[in-house]
Amino acid sequence: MDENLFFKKATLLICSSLDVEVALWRCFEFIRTYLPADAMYLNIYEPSISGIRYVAMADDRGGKKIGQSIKLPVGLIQAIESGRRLKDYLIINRPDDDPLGRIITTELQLKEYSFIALRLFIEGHRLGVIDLFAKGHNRFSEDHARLLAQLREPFAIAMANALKHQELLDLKESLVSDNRYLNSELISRAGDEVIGAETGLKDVMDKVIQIAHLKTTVLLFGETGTGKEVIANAIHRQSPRRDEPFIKVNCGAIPENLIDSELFGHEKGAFTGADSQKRGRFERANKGTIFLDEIGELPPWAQVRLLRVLQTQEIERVGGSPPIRLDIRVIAATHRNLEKMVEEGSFREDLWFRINMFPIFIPPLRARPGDIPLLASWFIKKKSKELGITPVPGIAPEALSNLTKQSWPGNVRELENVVERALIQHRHGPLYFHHPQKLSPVMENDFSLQVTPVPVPLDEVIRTHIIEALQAAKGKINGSDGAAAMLAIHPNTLRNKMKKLGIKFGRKVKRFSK
Ligand SMILES: Nc1ncnc2c1ncn2[C@@H]1O[C@H](COP(=O)(O)OP(=O)(O)OP(=O)(O)O)[C@@H](O)[C@H]1O
Repeated sequence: MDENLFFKKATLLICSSLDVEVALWRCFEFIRTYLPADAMYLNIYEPSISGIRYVAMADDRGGKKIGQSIKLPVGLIQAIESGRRLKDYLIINRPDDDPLGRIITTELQLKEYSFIALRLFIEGHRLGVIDLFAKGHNRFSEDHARLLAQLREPFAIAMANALKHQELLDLKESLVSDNRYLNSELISRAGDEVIGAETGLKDVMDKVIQIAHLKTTVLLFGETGTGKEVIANAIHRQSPRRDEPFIKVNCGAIPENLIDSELFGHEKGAFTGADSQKRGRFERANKGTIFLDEIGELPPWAQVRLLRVLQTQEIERVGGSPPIRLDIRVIAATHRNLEKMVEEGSFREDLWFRINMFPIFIPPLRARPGDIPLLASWFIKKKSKELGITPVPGIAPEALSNLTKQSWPGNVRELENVVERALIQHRHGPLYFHHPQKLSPVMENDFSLQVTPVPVPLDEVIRTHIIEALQAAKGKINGSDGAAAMLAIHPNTLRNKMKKLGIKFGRKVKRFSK
């Protein structure tokens, strides 16, 4: 027999597939023309279970993946873990006379078989063992074992590659499922329900139904906190893309030097700190919807980049990836008057045309007072659940109708905050809604009677402090004379805090008009 030819042919077969069970089966088919062979198994050492796990097997019916674990005797485990050099192969011709042989043939239900166990190492680490079985006792000789042992290295390399490949596939699968979960989380965070869909937001929802199933770009505009994200989410959920990602980008909250990499991703080493490749939000939104919130906050150079992506439907990661083709539905939102910004030259006209294909105006809460009791009741239920308050507290007489008399400059978000505060302060009810803003005489009259002397909530103190800084800065946020510098925080942090606390203030707001 030509051993070189045997080695060459077997090696080619062993390395012929990245699927471990296929490689194992092809090799088994070849080997059985030279050696007694009725089945071949691959196991890997699993320290976590103090034993081994069979991952694949082959016999004359083909190869298949398996997952059978076997605990090994303590003595053998100690030998493996101490790194003591065990023989490269073992011949077990009468398994019943050998402790290890007995365990293995019993577990695999190959009681009347002989076998050779060939240990595989890769770079000095124990990878696993190939077990070649033949029916009957005393089937294997030293010559058989030496011939099989010639294949140790190709087996080890091929099996290591196949196992790594399998690991990657498993990882990919778990990433896909994580992704699905996170996307569904994103969607539910934005709120699944549109309260007022049949009342104050009826016109809005009619438009949503009209446009949802198309790929048309939608522009949502309206004051801050009116529910633009809720509507963007509703469009996505009613579109054919509902099972694909819904990715939100708050264009005003990304530091300028990170906009490119956040939106379009980067290659490893593209800049200092880019120590791995990263997919940008656009790439993550592929096949789904991207929600570009606060689009008016994008600096001019980023507007140019965005326009190009919208036109070509292609992105390139920072650091030079080949163009990546995307299929994305774009929903943009702004609380600013983009038309006016175009006139003033701070927003590109071509980008404005591109995103203004189907504008939807979200009316402020004061223009739909009928929705206020609906929203308040809904928030009471939702927040009680979140805060673990049971039973859901009742509402003081007149408290709901008093809410409808407020002006709500922070819109639904402000109402949400007021409800949450009321729940924290009066968790057993009845609920009074203490409105911290003294914006109108109506408010002062209504709430001065209901306020119980409790310590001022921290948010309220922060809120007042921010408003004072904004007043001192004449509404300016950025720059050395802006409110952010006065408060010694980043302008984006200030904007986020203003958003969270429902503070509608500043030069932008004065510019907003329907
Ligand atoms: N119609 C609605 N039904 C239920 N919840 C709503 C509705 N409108 C707004 N909300 C809730 O109010 C809060 C603010 O809404 P959202 O974030 O959608 O406003 P926005 O207009 O996108 O704000 P901004 O302009 O500041 O980004 C969210 O918690 C949202 O779930």
